[in-house]
Formats: sequence, structure tokens, C-alpha cells
Amino acid sequence: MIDSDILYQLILANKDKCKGGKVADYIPGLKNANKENFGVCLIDNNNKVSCAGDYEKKFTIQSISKPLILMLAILDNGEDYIFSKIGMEPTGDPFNSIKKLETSLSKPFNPMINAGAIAVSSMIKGSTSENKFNRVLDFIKKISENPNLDYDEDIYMGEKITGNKNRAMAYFMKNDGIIEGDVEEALDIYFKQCSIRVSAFDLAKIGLFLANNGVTSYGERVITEHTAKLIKSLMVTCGMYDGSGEFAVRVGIPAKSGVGGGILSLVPGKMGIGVYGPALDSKGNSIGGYALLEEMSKILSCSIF
Ligand SMILES: NC(=O)CC[C@H](N)C(=O)O
Repeated sequence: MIDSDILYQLILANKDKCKGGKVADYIPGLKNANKENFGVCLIDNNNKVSCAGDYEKKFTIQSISKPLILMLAILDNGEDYIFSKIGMEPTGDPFNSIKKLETSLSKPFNPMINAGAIAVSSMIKGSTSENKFNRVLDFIKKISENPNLDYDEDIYMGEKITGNKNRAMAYFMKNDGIIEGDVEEALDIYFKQCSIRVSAFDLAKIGLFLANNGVTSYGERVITEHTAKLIKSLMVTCGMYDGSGEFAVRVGIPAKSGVGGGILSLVPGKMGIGVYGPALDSKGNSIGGYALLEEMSKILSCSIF
């Protein structure tokens, strides 16, 4: 395990890279993030925590919610149903691209892009829209072992008002029978889940849960080992959007990023990793977070390949 001093050195060494990135501004509220914020947290399976920088700072989870709701949707519907509607292949396109919806077999390519994730949100079970979202929030509270998680109302409202491309994809999928229920309800759950506030510490906890194949640090099995492996495989192939291939070569561990600046990552069987740095590269991945993970992976020989 790496100690906090080394992590602090990694923060210092990569901090300048953040200046070369841009915070997301297409969702009102995200543009207020401070480009200089930068934090990292590692938790190993003896529950030893190492962290440095702004690892307690809260930010919205955004796309990192995608693998998390997929676990709940699999618990609710079974894997066969989900993957009868959504594929398992990387797209090589940006996360919010609409183009393959029409040119493919009208199935979103995978659950880690916006179209696929909105379809997954439509499959969460519950009696009302509020109940469905509360089940999502409770599930993320459970696997992060943080009962205090909440969501950012302003960022949720901002995305609900401006998220017309997501809306277009959702109606397209309703037309093709991918979304079976109410489209606005599915979008509402999706926008809210993206607005859940987490820290790098929370992400490291979730990473550890996946590193241990779906068992919490207090020994509760929440998902099957098979589902945990499915999630980690999709993180490797699709988790860093159209930068997933290069990330696999450079860093070599399962990871999922979000435009809020977070990266959820893990080393199977060993540790969970959370990174926060809201300055993004051209693909929407935390620019400093990516660089830090690359260096850390070399130091600790983390690559799974
Ligand atoms: N890549 C992301 O984090 C995108 C999530 C964002 N809420 C969106 O739908 O565009």
C-alpha cells in the first residue's frame, strides 16, 4: 500500500496538469467548480486509508453513477433482460453521441454511455418516481457505506432544463421499445442520479466494494461475483468513454469517470481508488486524475494486464 506522503507528492507533481484542462460548462452549476481542486484516496482491503489533497471535497457523481445503477438494475431485472435491450460493446464515440442509436440495431451500445445509462434508469423498479430514485440513492449509500449521501438540487434542475440531447435519445429509445415506461420519469431518475454528491473518499469505498467482488467491508454480499466481474469488465472497455483503450494501455485498471471531475477506480482484490479533479481533458476525463492514476499505477505495478 502507498502511504499518504507519496500520494501528496503525486498530487504536487500532477497539479499543474489541471491548469491545462477545462471544467464542464454544458450543465449549469458545473462551471462553478474550482479547477485547482485535486484529491485522491486509496482504501485497501484491510481498510487502511491513504489520502491527499481535496479528497473530502464533494462533487456530483455524474457518469460514475452509470455502473452503480447498472448493479441495481441487474438485481431488479436480471442480466438477460438488461442486455436484451443494451449492448456490451465500446462505441469509440463521445459519451453523449446520438449517432449509433440509428445506425446500430437500435440498441444503445453499452450502459456506460448516456443512451445506455438512461435506458438502465428506466429499468429501476419502484412504486413511484420518487421511490425509484430513493432506491438508487439507498443503493449507493449502501455500497459507499455512507448513509449521508444526498443530491445537488441545483445541478439536477440545471441538467433537467438543459438536457435536451439526453431527452432526444430517450424519446428515440422509447420509439424503438428500449424504454418501456415513462420517458420523462426515466430522465428524471437519470438527471437526479447524476447529481448525487460524493467525495474521492466515497469513490474509494465503492471501488473497494468492487475490488472485493461485491462484498462490503462489513461482510455483506450485495451483488453476485458474476455481476461484479461484469461491471469491472465494462469499466475497462467503456468506462473512460472514447479514451478507454488508451487508459487501459497507460493505467490498466477498471475505472469510470464523470464530468463532475471524479474517477472511480480499483485494483481487483486489493484496493479501491477515488480521484477528484474537475479540470477535464477533451474527452471529458479528469486531466489531473488521469495523470495521477497513470503514475500511481507505475509505482505500484497496478496494471491487471
Ligand atoms: N460524462 C458524464 O459524466 C455525463 C453525465 C451528464 N449528466 C450528462 O448526461 O451529460
